Amino acid sequence: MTKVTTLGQFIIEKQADFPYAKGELSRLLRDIGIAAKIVNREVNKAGLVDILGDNGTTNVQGEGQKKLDVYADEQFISALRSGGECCVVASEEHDDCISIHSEISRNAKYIVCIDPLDGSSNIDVNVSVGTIFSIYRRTATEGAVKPDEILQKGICQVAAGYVIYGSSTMLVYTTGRGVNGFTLDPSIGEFCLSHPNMQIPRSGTIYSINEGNYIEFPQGVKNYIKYCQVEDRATMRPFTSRYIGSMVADVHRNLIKGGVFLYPTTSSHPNGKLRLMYECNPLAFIIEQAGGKASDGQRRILDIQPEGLHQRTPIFIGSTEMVEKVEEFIRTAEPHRVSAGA
Ligand SMILES: O=P(O)(O)OC[C@H]1O[C@](O)(COP(=O)(O)O)[C@@H](O)[C@@H]1O
Ligand SMILES: [Mg+2]
Ligand SMILES: [Mg+2]
Repeated sequence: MTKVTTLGQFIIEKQADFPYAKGELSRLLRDIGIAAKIVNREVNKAGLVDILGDNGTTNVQGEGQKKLDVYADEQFISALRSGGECCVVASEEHDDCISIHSEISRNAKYIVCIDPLDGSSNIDVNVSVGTIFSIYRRTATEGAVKPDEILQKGICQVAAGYVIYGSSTMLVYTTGRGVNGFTLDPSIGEFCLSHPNMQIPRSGTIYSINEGNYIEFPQGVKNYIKYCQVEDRATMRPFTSRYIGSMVADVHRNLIKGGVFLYPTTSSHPNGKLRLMYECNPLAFIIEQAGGKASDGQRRILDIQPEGLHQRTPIFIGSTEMVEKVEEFIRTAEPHRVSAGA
């Protein structure tokens, strides 16, 4: 009989790795797991309940909010509020941070940055969507949380993860000691360890980019796409183009099969589209912990000093050899820009 390890059991077991641990981070991860199950329940029956479609509101990014964006946001914030381990939440769906003031969270140490529903354009068409979260520890021990405690570099994350609501629902996370994946078993309502110690292949044959923006891409990226499409059996080219349009799902596929996800600057998004604090940093932490790489074309994503909560960045993430190839094309195509950017 195969041993089933639930997320809760695994978190407790792993707590021993952290001699100073008092269970706060474990409880925080548990709270995120609970909210993920609630959101999963709605996602799974999205067509049957009034949760599809637009919410008729706009978020700080100027994007129309979907009903499920708002629902997921409410569920995660309420789980973090009632759990007592989180003092501040920074969400894609709110202009500013939300301070959690409650009796039980008086000594809360953790800051959570979250993209409650990733892949909003896919919600109404039954394509995989996700949730992305990043966790930091306060740098001060008391008093109100200061902005610099929230705008910490990605390397300071104590944990990060994502949930993917797809053909099955999975929660994948790291605390800086490898990456583990858990699949939700609806019959027992538990996330169970299904993908221990996930490792991304060093190289692959899949590239993921929205080629609809091709003419707006920097020359180096255009050259890389051409490189992927040229026939060369020795390097397994032409590579396969796969783009779901939900960052979580595209990065998850590449984590398992090998590949590279690219979202460069475009003329409509001159700083890139994806957000550093709650999309790029957490996924970069996961991919690096799984043996891969994530950069903005020059700099390691995790080394970027955040200046704003909703700051965007270009991102190239996935199998190390493929990300390095993209960087090489960017370096050689735009030497002038590299010297300026480096
Ligand atoms: O439609 P585009 O420009 O290719 O953008 C798709 C990207 O935008 C996103 O949907 C942005 O995330 P949100 O849905 O959380 O806003 C990513 O998941 C995805 O990779
Ligand atoms: Mg997103
Ligand atoms: Mg989102």
